[in-house]
Amino acid sequence: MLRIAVPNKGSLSGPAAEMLHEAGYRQRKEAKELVLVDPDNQVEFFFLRPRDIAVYVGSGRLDVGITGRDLLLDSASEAEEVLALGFAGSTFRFARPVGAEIAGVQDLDGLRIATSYTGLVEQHLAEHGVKATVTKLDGAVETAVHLGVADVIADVVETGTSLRNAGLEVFGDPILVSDAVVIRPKGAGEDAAVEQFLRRLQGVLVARRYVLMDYDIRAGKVSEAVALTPGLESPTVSPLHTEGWVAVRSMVLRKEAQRIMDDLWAIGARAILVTNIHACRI
Ligand SMILES: Nc1ncnc2c1ncn2[C@@H]1O[C@H](COP(=O)(O)OP(=O)(O)OP(=O)(O)O)[C@@H](O)[C@H]1O
Ligand SMILES: O=P(O)(O)OC[C@H]1O[C@H](OP(=O)(O)OP(=O)(O)O)[C@H](O)[C@@H]1O
Ligand SMILES: [Mg+2]
Repeated sequence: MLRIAVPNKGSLSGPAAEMLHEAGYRQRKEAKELVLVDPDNQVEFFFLRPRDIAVYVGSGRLDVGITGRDLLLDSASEAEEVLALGFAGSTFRFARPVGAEIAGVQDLDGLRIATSYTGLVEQHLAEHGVKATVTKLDGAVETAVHLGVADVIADVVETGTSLRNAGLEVFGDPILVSDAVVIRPKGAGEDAAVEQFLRRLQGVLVARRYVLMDYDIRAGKVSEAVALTPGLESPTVSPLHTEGWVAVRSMVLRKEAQRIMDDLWAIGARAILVTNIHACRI
């Protein structure tokens, strides 16, 4: 049975459960369940703290896990990213008191930095040859500057609201761009059950990004139309009962669907229909 680590709390937990549900897996009914067996799909889910997931998977005790890229790299565990999942996106950045004269990582020599991600920060400082004092805090890191525990912080930034509320602003380049990822033990060999799990999640990613577009067009305009809707591989073109017309079916990016419909209409396509993809294997 495939053993999968899933975040039990925080920003990753809700979207991860939603994605697994869309991929056809059973999900827990209440937040206190720590282990859930899904016999129909031959998988066992372990609900763990997001920060611990890289440790469990890196140790090889669990086959695969969902966590944040920032948490994975912070842990320096023996796990590696195998698929990005496109949710829980954020950046990991330095922040200073508004207006402070600290322009980039090179200005941090001798300063005090508070963070929950000491692994990430120490590695970044070492890469830039900077020596600073890094203090680990569990959360609410923004307050550390106000209370005089640190000169700057390094933290997850999503909307920037927490920084603004604390009178802080980002500086320098982002240390990392993160989102939710699937991880496996480093160097783990081919495994049919893992491949199937990844194919299911990839199916959800495609079903979220793409829609199916159908339309009718005069045969003489097919090349022009197909250039607008090339599909992932090649669109399906079928003859219509009405002489000289064909029906085309193609996958298009959801975010481009409205513009493509306008362009198709302009070259004479009619009966343009867009439908959601419920599930797929590409
Ligand atoms: N607004 C956000 N705040 C914190 N983490 C976020 C945010 N958006 C995405 N993430 C990601 O979620 C992961 C952190 O999850 P974690 O559960 O440790 O913290 P959390 O979501 O802040 O929850 P909590 O603080 O309630 O424990 C990281 O991968 C981080 O990049
Ligand atoms: O840019 P924003 O949209 O404001 O989001 C980022 C903030 O959210 C998280 O804090 P959280 O609320 O999880 O509290 P914590 O620091 O105690 O974990 C994170 O640590 C940042 O502080
Ligand atoms: Mg948090």
